[in-house]
Amino acid sequence: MTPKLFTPLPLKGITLRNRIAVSPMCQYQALDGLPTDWHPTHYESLARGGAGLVVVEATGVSPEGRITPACLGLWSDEHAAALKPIVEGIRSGGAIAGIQIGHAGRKASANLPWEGDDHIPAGDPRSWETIAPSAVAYGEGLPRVPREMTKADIARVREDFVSAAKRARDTGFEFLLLHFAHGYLAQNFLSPWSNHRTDEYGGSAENRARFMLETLEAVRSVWPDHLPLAARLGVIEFDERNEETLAESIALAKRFAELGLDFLDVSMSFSTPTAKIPWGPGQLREISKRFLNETGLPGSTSWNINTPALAEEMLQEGAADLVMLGRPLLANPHWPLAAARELGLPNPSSVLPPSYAHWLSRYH
Ligand SMILES: O=c1ccc2cccc(O)c2o1
Repeated sequence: MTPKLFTPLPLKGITLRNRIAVSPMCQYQALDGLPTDWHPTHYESLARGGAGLVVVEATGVSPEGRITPACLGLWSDEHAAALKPIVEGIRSGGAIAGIQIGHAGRKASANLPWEGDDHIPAGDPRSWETIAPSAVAYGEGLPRVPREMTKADIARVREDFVSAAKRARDTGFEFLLLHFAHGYLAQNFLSPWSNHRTDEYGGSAENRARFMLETLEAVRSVWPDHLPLAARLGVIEFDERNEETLAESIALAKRFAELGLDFLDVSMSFSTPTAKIPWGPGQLREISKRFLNETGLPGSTSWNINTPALAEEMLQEGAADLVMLGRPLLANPHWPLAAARELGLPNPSSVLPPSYAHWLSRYH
C-alpha cells in the first residue's frame, strides 16, 4: 500500500504531490531584502528533491520587519519581481511554491545566528528601531526594549501584511503562510509575556488576538479564494500556563477558520527565554493531533520529525496532514527518495525528476 507520506494533498484549488513540505527556514543570504544567487539554487534543489511544497523563508513585510539585515523582504514591486525566478524554479522542480510573510517585532534588528544571534547594538549603522505591542524586551541575547506601537503603527503593519500578500499573489506563490509564531510581532500581541497593553489590543485573550484576527481578515480579502491561506501559530509557551494557552489557541484557531483560514501549522510561541521546551522526536505530535481534531482544520506541524517512519506515523494517526521538515531537508534535499525507499513506496525513485529517476531504476 502507498505510504500516506506519498499521497497527494488537495488544498482548495491546488494539489500537493505528497505530504512533505519544506518548512520556511531563514537562509540569511539576502541583500536589502532582495534574493541573491543563493536563493534560486537553494529552493529549486529542494523542489527537484521531491518535496510537495516548498515554503520560502520568513520574508519581512517591511524593512524593519526583518529579523536580520540578511532576511528576505516583500515590501516593494522590485522585491516581488526578484522572487519570480524562485517561484518558477520551485514549480519547474514539481513542487508548489509557498512563502511565509511576517514581522519580527521585538526580535528584529538582530545579527545572523552564526554571528551572535543577538540584537545589533543600537549605535551600529546596521541596526534599526524595533517595535512591539509593549515596551518589554525579550531578554537574553535580545535585550533591546522595543518602542510601544501606536494605533497608527498597528494599522500600518497590518497594511504591510496586505501589500505583501498581494505581491505574493501576483508573483505566483500559491500557498501563503502568515507568521503568527516564534515570538515575532503577531505572537508578541498574543502573548502575555510581551503584550502589556491596556487598550483594545491588550489584556483579554480576545484583545491580545485582535492583531492576528484583523490581519488575517484583511489578508483573506486579497488572497484568492482558490488558493490556501495558512498560518503558523505559536500555540504553547511551555511555561506555567500551558493548558490555558492551549485552550486560548484552540479557540483562536476556530475563529481563524471562521475568518477563512484554510490551513494551520502548529508551532511554538518562543515568547520567553525561560520556556521549558520538551525537545525530542515529534515533540508537538500530541498537541498537533489535538488541534486538528478540535478545530477541524487541515494542518501540519514540525520540530524534530526526524525519520520517515515518524512522519508516516504522525500522518496515519491524524497528528498532521502534512509534515513541515527543516533540518532533514537541509541535510539531504533528496530526503523524499530516502523516505520512499524506507517506507516501501513502489518504484521509489519516481519521487525525483526523470533525469535522476530513470537512472536510479536501471542497471541493477
Ligand atoms: O520563524 C523563524 C525564523 C527564524 C528562525 C531561526 C531559528 C529558529 C527558528 O524557530 C526560527 O523561526
